[in-house]
Amino acid sequence: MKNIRNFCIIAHIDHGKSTLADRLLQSTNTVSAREMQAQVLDDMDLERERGITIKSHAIQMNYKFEGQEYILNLIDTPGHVDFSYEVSRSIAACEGALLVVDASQGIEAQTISNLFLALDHNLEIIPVLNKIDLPGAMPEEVKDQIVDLIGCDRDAIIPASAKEGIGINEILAAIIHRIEPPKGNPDAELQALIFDSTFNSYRGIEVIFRVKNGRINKGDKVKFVATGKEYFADEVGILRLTKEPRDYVDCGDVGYIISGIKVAKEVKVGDTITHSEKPTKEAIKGFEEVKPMVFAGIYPVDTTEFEDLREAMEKLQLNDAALIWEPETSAALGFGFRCGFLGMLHMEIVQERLEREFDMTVLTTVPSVRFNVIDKKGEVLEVSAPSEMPDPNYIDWIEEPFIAAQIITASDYVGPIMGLCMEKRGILKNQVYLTATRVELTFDMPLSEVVFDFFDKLKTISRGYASLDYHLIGYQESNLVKLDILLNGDPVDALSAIVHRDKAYEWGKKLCEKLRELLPRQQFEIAIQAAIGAKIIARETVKALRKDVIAKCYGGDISRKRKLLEKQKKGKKRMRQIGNVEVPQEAFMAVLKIN
Ligand SMILES: Nc1nc2c(ncn2[C@@H]2O[C@H](COP(=O)(O)OP(=O)(O)OP(=O)(O)O)[C@@H](O)[C@H]2O)c(=O)[nH]1
Repeated sequence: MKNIRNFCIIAHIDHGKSTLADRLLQSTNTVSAREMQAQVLDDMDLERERGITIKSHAIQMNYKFEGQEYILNLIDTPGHVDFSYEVSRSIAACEGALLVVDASQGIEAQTISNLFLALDHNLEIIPVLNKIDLPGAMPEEVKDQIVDLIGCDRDAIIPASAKEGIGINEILAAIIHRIEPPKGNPDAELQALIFDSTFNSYRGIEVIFRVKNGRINKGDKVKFVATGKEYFADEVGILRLTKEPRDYVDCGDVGYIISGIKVAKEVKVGDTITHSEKPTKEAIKGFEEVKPMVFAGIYPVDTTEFEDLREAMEKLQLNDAALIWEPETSAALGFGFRCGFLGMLHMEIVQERLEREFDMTVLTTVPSVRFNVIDKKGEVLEVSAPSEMPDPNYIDWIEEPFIAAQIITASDYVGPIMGLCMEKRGILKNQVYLTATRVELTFDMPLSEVVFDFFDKLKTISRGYASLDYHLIGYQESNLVKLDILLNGDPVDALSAIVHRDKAYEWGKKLCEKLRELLPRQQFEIAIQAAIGAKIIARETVKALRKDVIAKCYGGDISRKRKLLEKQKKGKKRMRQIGNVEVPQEAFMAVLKIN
């Protein structure tokens, strides 16, 4: 065990974690030049295209150093706030962390939040100043920031460029010298921490774990503590670029187990694996059930594809344990599913995977958070869709989830950012100057204001020089109302939203205006109305006119006309007939585009 090192890489998004991981794998000959491709660990297509890490990954490296053989287990973690629970479990599986900071950007919100997670677990921190090759790098200034933040020696910071391969040997030496070997008792009862799982359509779920105490052998009967389920370890082994079966995975090491589990739900990140015969007395601390934060409806564009969509959702759920759903019906959209996601990025990923991997064309409704509605009888009702909102007469009060948002920015942008946060009903809790020009702001804010477009706006007004991290702090009472949208007098349930009363009027007006732009003209007039209960608060009209797409083609080539008509036909497919009004997909997302 003394020659094992378990470490993770933590960083703000895009500071170069995955690139650094690539270099480490190359330097330790874990991947050959032939196998090497950029961001080797991000193996989902989506991860590659977007350049982000969605799932945690683990890989074992062998490294000869000062005449000894070492085993280095690297755990690459996702950087996005939607996946912070996974980060916390990966961190719990390590003794040390490389804290990667971009020399041209400096410390950002996730640098700090992840650092605190690592410090909570008593990890040894190795600060790495990455991207020193960039012309815009400010190594001395960023070093100051790092020293201020973690109180380390200036010399302890390793200057590096993951891209150019600078500083990689120093990093490997620091991993061996500074990070402690794992502690743990090989003779104790088995305790292994699950920090990830992957889905293989032939072999079922592969569970990735770190053995804290004891040893797990092939063929052992094991039990997952949180779910109480028991399995046989059909195969155990270690993770290289591919999985390598072994007879056992020993105390301190990272490995995988395959035991015929078919459903991702049975494997909970943070759970403890132990032996059925000789179980551990206590589970590893820190296990939490992940809770979805954002809810939206997903509907097939073609109503006859409902069963296909159900099948696709079931398959997707097999390898995405965080996704939850249940059937739902909407007067406007027919049969579909109400889904819960970790955040907006997770929602986009699910939608994209449905379209890409399962060839489904789907409509997604306006996302919403989960509200607590307390009725006159004192009963608490969880409401995650406007359609579930009871009649106002029965409601005593409504609570909504609040977050603590931490924003780090250049001091020039403090004014506009404060303005934006106030507009989003934020309350300033703290303001700290990290350096003369960098400020950390902490706000309490309703989650519902953050899920839509807050992050985009923050980026725009700060010209990209602001970063955001947040966590849930609890529920607070708010003055909320349900806002309905009517098209020619018919309410469109999928367009309803739950909004703050003070903003309802403005919201309704803007939404009507946006819908007027988005609804194609038809042969009759369309009235668009926003209403709270029976009270109409805004109205717009779409004038009658059939859009003649070939009007501009006088004479000319017939194939061009045909093309235009084809295009119009395709566009129509994505529309839904609401009463007598056709509504395009964009309209369902109009709420997101307000302003
Ligand atoms: N110039 C320069 N660019 C770098 C360096 N390291 C990484 N990059 C670039 O920075 C971008 C982000 O790098 P990634 O490794 O994907 O960042 P990440 O932290 O893994 O990002 P997430 O997985 O989304 O959290 C990529 O375009 C890299 O090519 C470096 O040392 N120098």
